[in-house]
Amino acid sequence: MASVDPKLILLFSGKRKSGKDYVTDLILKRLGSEICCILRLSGPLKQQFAQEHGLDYSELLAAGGYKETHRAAMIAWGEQCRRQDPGFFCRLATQGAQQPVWIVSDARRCSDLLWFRTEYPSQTRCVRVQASEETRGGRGWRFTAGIDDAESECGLDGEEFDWIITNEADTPALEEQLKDILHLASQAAGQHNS
Ligand SMILES: Nc1ncnc2c1ncn2[C@@H]1O[C@H](COP(=O)(O)OP(=O)(O)OP(=O)(O)O)[C@@H](O)[C@H]1O
Ligand SMILES: C[C@@](O)(CCOP(=O)(O)O)CC(=O)O
Repeated sequence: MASVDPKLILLFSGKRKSGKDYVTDLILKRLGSEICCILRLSGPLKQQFAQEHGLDYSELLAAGGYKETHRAAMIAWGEQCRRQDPGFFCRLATQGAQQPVWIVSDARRCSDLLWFRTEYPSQTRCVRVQASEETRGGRGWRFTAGIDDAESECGLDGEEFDWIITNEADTPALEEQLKDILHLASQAAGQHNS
C-alpha cells in the first residue's frame, strides 16, 4: 500500500540509551495509533541484516545485549547500502505509513535528515533527545570505541534541532517538555481530519 502524505514528521535522534524509544513511545501513547506511527530507519536494516546473516530479527529490535553484539557489523553493512543509495532505509521505513503524524525514532546521519527535508520540506521537524553519560551508563551504556566515536552516534552532533528534550531524572517532567510537540502534532492531525 502506498503511504499517505504526512502532515508532520518528527525526526528523533540521540545517543545510545538517551531514551529515543522511551520518549517516542510516550508520544505514541499520548497521541494514539490513529494519529501517529513510529517508524524506525533501523527496522528494515535489521530485518535484511538478520535474514542475510541468520540472526534473530526480534532480538535485534529489543533493547538487550544481543543487538549490541551485532551493532558494529550492522553499522558497516548499513553504511555499505547507504553508499549506493543514501535514502534506501528512509524509503523502506516510510513505505505504507498511513497516519498523519510520523515519528522517526532513530535518525543518525545527515543523509537521513537531508532525505526527509528534501522529500517533505514543509512537514519535517528535528528533535534531539539528550541525557548525561552518567544517566546513559545507568541504563546500560558503556563507551565502545568505533561505535560511540563514529558517524552512527556522532553524525548529527553539529545539527540544529527544533527541540531538545533532556531525558534525565532531575529535569522537568517529559510531559512538560513535550507539550509543544504534542500540541503541534494534535493540530497537524486536526488538519488531516477536517
Ligand atoms: N525517562 C526514563 N525513565 C525510565 N526509564 C527510562 C527513561 N528513559 C529511558 N529509559 C530506559 O532506558 C533504557 C534505554 O532507553 P531507550 O531504549 O529508549 O534508549 P535509546 O536511545 O532508544 O537507545 P538505543 O539507541 O541504544 O537503542 C530502556 O530500558 C528504557 O526503558
Ligand atoms: C545499525 C544501526 O541501525 C542500529 C540501530 O539500532 P538502535 O537504534 O540502537 O536500536 C545503527 C546505524 O544505522 O548505524
